[in-house]
Amino acid sequence: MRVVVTGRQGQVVTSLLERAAERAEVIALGRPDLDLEDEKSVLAALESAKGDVIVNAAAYTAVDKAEQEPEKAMRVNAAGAGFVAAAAATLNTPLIQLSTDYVFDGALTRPYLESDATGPTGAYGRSKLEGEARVQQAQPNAVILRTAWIYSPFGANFVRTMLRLGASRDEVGVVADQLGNPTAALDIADGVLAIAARLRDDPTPELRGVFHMTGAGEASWADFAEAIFAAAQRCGRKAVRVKRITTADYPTPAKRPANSRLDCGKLARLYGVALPHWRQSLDACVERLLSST
Ligand SMILES: NC(=O)C1=CN([C@@H]2O[C@H](COP(=O)(O)OP(=O)(O)OC[C@H]3O[C@@H](n4cnc5c(N)ncnc54)[C@H](OP(=O)(O)O)[C@@H]3O)[C@@H](O)[C@H]2O)C=CC1
Ligand SMILES: Cc1cn([C@H]2C[C@H](O)[C@@H](COP(=O)(O)OP(=O)(O)O[C@H]3O[C@@H](C)C(=O)[C@@H](O)[C@H]3O)O2)c(=O)[nH]c1=O
Ligand SMILES: [Mg+2]
Repeated sequence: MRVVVTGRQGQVVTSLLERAAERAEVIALGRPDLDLEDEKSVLAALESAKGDVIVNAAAYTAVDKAEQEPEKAMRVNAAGAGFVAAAAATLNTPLIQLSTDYVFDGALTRPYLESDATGPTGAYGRSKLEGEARVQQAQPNAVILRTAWIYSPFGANFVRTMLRLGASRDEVGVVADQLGNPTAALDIADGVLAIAARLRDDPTPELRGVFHMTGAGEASWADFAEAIFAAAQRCGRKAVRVKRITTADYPTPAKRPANSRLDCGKLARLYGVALPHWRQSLDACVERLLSST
């Protein structure tokens, strides 16, 4: 199977390249060859790459910065996703579009289902939700895969931020009133490759549409930080305390959902895909990061 993915250095792209092994050939397309802000480059690059399945993993992911440049976030995450979907339709190739828990407002007190109403609270979430709509319009042969709180040994993510802050402090204040599902990018790669193989071979309509896919288990950002520092201590780093604070104590330009836990039951039922518990994958990630420094 030939899987063509947008972006070159992102967490999910890098993980797909690493996890492909014998299962798939992964071809990563990034700027300047494929620029989501340039429709012609998207079609030309995807056409020459000739994938069995296309994965749109490139995105504008700077949640706070998006509040200052919402038009740019829209161009990349909404219009750009639409260009990828239109190209996928033209090339008659199934598409997997990565999306986010930040499409929800976080007011529910249970994990979100695919059928729950969306209501993004920030510019990033709005741009990703519009991207979902553009994909569904242009390419019905698509899976919109909403995931969350991605971490990995690669790129920018909360685990690397905490390890950096912890190196120079004894205590870090982290919000304890936002709940979600930490998800390892390497686990996402395994899930995406399984879904891609099925999409290529199985035309069943029920396999298309919106699906939630996160690591098993839930956490607040403070719980997640505590687990990161515990894992780091097992690797020989000094102890770092987490001060459990509230969202009001940690003002940010973008408002984030208080509860963005995703119910992943639909993916388990229809695809038989369920990701490992975040704690299990976190230990492997921290060990890998700290043994290489
Ligand atoms: N990070 C997270 O916590 C979450 C992310 N998601 C979604 O999952 C997907 C993957 O996220 P993740 O791997 O963390 O993302 P990263 O931020 O790690 O990487 C984003 C990638 O997008 C590329 N990119 C940005 N703008 C453009 C553009 N105009 N044209 C082409 N490529 C571009 C970047 O390229 P370059 O390397 O050249 O900068 C980079 O490779 C995204 O769709 C994201 O919205 C969903 C939930 C959580
Ligand atoms: C660095 C830091 C953050 N925080 C808080 C701020 C915020 O509420 C929460 C997470 O902060 P971050 O900015 O790392 O995470 P954020 O950029 O909001 O992460 C999101 O990225 C996008 C791309 C997604 O799609 C989401 O699923 C989610 O992963 O932790 C603290 O409380 N203390 C700290 O020291
Ligand atoms: Mg961030």
